[in-house]
Amino acid sequence: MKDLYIDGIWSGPSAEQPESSRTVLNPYDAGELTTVAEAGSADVDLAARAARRAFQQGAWPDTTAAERGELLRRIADLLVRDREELARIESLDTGKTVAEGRIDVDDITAVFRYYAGLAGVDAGRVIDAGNPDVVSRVVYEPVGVCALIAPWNYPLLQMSWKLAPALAAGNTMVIKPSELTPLSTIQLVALIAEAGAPAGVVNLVLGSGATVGSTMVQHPEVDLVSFTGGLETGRKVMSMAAADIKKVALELGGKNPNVVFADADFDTAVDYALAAAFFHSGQVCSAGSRLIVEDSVHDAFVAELARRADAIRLGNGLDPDTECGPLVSAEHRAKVERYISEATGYGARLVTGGTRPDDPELADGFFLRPTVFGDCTSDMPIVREEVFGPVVTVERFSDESEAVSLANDTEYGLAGAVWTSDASVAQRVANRMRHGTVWVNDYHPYVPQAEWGGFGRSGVGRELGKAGLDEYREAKHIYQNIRPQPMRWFAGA
Ligand SMILES: NC(=O)c1ccc[n+]([C@@H]2O[C@H](COP(=O)([O-])OP(=O)(O)OC[C@H]3O[C@@H](n4cnc5c(N)ncnc54)[C@H](O)[C@@H]3O)[C@@H](O)[C@H]2O)c1
Ligand SMILES: C[N+](C)(C)CC=O
Repeated sequence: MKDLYIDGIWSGPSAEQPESSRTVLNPYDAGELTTVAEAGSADVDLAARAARRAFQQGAWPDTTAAERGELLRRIADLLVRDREELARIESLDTGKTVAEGRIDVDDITAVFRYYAGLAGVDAGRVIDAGNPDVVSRVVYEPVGVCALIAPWNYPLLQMSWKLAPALAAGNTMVIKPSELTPLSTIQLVALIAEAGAPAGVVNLVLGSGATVGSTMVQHPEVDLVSFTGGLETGRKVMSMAAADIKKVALELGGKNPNVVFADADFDTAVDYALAAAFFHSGQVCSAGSRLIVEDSVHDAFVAELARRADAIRLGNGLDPDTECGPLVSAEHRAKVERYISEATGYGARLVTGGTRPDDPELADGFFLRPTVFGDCTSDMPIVREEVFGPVVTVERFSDESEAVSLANDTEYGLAGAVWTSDASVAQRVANRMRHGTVWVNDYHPYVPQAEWGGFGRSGVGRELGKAGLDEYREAKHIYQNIRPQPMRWFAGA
């Protein structure tokens, strides 16, 4: 197994643990997909040192921004070429449908092209220092060696949101996908190598967060850590990175309010509430897992949502008729089931779902029926905590101010939506929602040009947009005196 990519060479784990490997499962039927190499701390060390060398020596430090932009464009072209294969791998590995996989590949192709376009556009700025004998300018430089750590729900997409700007800015990196879903990232690294990235610029290690991830975060050669994952892991990452004052960017979880006013178009709002909650079985950081509906339409809305949720076709992500795949693992499904079984004890009413599907064809996979809970209040754990499964809770409100206060009653602040046909209400509510993305009469879109990230405990920093590039750059002020004269501050000298 030569799945690690270090200093431009595909290799197995180091001599320290040469047999180490991990079996990757298909969430659809729990069957073995393949076995991949499992790195250890020694491999992380090799990778980080290779990244440091590539940052300081060889071809990479001398590449121009325009050349890095060209590299990103070549990667985008290869993604287009391999779109179907990548979408299929992503489906096999995560359980998402191939159609969802295609959306991810199209998104990241656009992201690589976007940062290709930004590379070199902004080389800094000239400052008026208030002195005609001074030339003062701010320039941007890469931060250095970056550790990029991604989760299992969008393996290719979340890694690419980091890789593309990190490369555009001239950094080198050690990257690690989730141990549950490494396959598409291995392919992506092969494409990056094919596109001509010099040895040592992108280094891939595979393995557990506890060993490989934490070694990356603490490695002395690493200058910046960009992490996407859960809140608790984010806390650990931030605290480990603090020891060396490494730069940290965190994209964490969400508990995202989807607020529906009575004057919203009923059919469209139900349709989007369904997609907001159950797309990718709810395993989306920005899933609309907290539905907040105005009193007068509440009962009809919940009934129609439940009816449509029951009709969602579960199945194999490779089957074009499948609308929703399984959860990623047995452990993750067990966690979601714990939330479901405890919810009624807190007073939530199970409207539909809550169990595994009856279909014998789905018995081996990690499936769970789309689940709707009514009569929810914002003090319940199932409303406060990120369940990250096909579960939506419904709360009710009677006026605009209550809607806003419920929408903001969360420690997270990643995303949310408001549904209304009144443009003034839409603007007022959107302005007052303390979330990184607010959709009005829509749910889920994200675009490369717009910053993505969270208020509150949803994270630190931003991905995408210009801010997504700035995460990977140091601003440096160069102040040049063009007519140096003795200053005579110390007149006696
Ligand atoms: N904000 C966003 O844009 C965004 C996007 C996708 C997913 N997410 C969040 O990701 C979470 C789901 O992903 P997950 O279950 O893979 O998260 P996770 O925190 O369990 O793991 C994420 C990554 O961190 C690694 N890791 C685990 N422990 C580590 C440690 N001690 N040190 C360093 N690395 C470690 C894992 O191996 C994995 O690669 C959800 O909370 C979801 O909301 C957020
Ligand atoms: C950032 N996003 C929405 C693509 C995936 C979140 O899990």
